[in-house]
Amino acid sequence: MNRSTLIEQIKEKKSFLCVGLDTDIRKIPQHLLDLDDPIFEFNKQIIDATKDYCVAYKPNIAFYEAHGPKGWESLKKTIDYIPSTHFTIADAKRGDIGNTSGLYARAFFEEMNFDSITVAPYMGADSVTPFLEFEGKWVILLGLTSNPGAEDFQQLELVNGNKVYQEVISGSSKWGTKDNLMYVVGATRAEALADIREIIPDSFLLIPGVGAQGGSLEDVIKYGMNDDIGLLVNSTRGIIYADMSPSFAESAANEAKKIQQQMAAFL
Ligand SMILES: O=C(O)c1cc(=O)[nH]c(=O)n1[C@@H]1O[C@H](COP(=O)(O)O)[C@@H](O)[C@H]1O
Repeated sequence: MNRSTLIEQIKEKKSFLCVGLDTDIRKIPQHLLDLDDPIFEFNKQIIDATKDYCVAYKPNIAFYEAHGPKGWESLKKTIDYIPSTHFTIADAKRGDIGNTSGLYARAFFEEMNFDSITVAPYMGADSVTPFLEFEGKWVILLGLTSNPGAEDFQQLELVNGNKVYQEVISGSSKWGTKDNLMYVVGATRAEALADIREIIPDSFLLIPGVGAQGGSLEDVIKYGMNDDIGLLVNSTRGIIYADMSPSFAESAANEAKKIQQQMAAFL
């Protein structure tokens, strides 16, 4: 999906919500476990219930890989089921030497047909650019992450006065364009968003960490929104595990709708 279609979808749905599909077999309602593919059945019901309130879905690949070939099958069925109106993110956090990155890109963009993939920047330009060679596909580069470990390296100050994450964002922004490169910034780091917007005013940002991790949607909007909206805000556990009863999908829809209504007030 290209940038203008994504923006159109956001304006039409009055939402920039991304629903995470971190589907954990140990957490899904018991009655689904008797079905042939419980993970896919759960995702299908979540997608049906939430698709009017969100513009993107982000399966975290770990939750599928953990089940071996069957998990990959559940993932493929899920990605094929997501309506083409919705932006898809393979949350795989990949990145390796160039020829290997190229094969990761083929796996997620051609074999699985995702619109985008999360990529770790640590190995530098030649580990990221192979993902940028696919027409109409996106890299979502880890900028400043939501987890406590973001303090360990990302926030360290360099001799030029920049923090590591600022250097990563400004350096990498030359590898792609606002049409094929987005950044992850944790909602728990909203205080850094104004600075980040100075470096990349036009790029889309994927913001995880509202809901279960406690980030504030209001702060994300206040410091992170740009003229094209420029935000995809992800919530996973707060939506998909809102309720473990047989009516889990209805509860997920209610949670997604609540967030969508908060977003609509700013669109
Ligand atoms: O790349 C990500 O999506 C990501 C980056 C980050 O900094 N923090 C983060 O939580 N995530 C992912 O976003 C999702 C957050 O899930 P919830 O905390 O349940 O909303 C998980 O799939 C995480 O792997």
